[in-house]
Amino acid sequence: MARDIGTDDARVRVRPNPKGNRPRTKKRPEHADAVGALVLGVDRGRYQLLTDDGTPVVGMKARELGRGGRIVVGDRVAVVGDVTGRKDTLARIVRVEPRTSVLRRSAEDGDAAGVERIIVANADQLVIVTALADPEPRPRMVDRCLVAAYDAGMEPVLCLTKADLADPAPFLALYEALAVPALITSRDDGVIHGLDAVRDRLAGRVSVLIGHSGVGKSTLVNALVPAAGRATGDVNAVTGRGRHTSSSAVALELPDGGWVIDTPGVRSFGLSHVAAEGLLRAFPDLDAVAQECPRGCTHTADAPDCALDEWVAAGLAGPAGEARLASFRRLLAAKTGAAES
Ligand SMILES: Nc1nc2c(ncn2[C@@H]2O[C@H](COP(=O)(O)OP(=O)(O)OP(=O)(O)O)[C@@H](O)[C@H]2O)c(=O)[nH]1
Ligand SMILES: [Zn+2]
Repeated sequence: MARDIGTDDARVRVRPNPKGNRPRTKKRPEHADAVGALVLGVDRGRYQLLTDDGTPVVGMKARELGRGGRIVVGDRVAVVGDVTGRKDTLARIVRVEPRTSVLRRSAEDGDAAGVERIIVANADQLVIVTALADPEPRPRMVDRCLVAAYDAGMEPVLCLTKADLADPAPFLALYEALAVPALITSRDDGVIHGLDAVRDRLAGRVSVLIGHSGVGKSTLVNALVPAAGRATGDVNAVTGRGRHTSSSAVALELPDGGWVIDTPGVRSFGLSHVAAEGLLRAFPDLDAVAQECPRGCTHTADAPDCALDEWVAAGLAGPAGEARLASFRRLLAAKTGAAES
């Protein structure tokens, strides 16, 4: 039977294919047959993926990707090979698509000090979960999370839990001048309140949740993603188990669309990779003024002739200008100060 070669022009001839195998196509190195997928989790070189048609698949990095270039949760990748998702099958990741954002941290100490690591890719929002009491909020830690978010090009959001134990107002006042949006939750009779506003804020977005142990992050994730089954601090009386041991990020799909990425292992941010310019970019009003600064200006309170001081002194920043500049400088200082964990 004649092979269909896509033309009926008699001058076009099909080259004989003596081995009878599939003809090579020039497209092959580009993996035209690859399937798109989202990286949901990473564990010892195995990647939990969700293909674009909704199949959960386990994948590994194809050798051709090389040793460099980490693949992280939130990455969009292209996979080939067995993408059926059947037990014991392994697909190969052949490509990582360009990222829209990268959330990074630098190692604080040890041999790797200063080495930066990407934690999550393509997220658009960083939800900083902080209890208003038990444990006490740590403004410095929150400031460091804000710096990481701004540097990553992600929008920060405060999620203040346990409002049944303390008034949110004093803590909120610290972030007013920065105009950081805040969500407030509380518990009453075992029921968590304030979740609707959280759901609205997360709907259709990719949000990274970060917070210290005990702030109620797992409680929140379980309420938002009932199928998640994140272990909470309440130890299960039957199994005796409670606290999760997993320390890597994992993406969980929200019932109404969007993703939350839980980061159980991330307790602090080394920020040595962040430059003042990266932080300034998140404050277009300040950034515009800082163009007038002397070369190499650090924009700190003791920087000589920093244009930001003149701008505030001249009243050009409005009545809240002073507070805004002070808050910005507090973040600048948080960037260089030692991290608390
Ligand atoms: N009073 C009060 N307690 C809360 C609230 N939310 C959570 N808790 C309690 O706070 C404790 C810690 O909650 P978790 O959800 O386990 O906290 P976590 O941040 O996930 O902590 P790790 O599991 O250690 O990472 C639990 O005993 C919760 O029941 C709240 O809104 N109010
Ligand atoms: Zn300056």
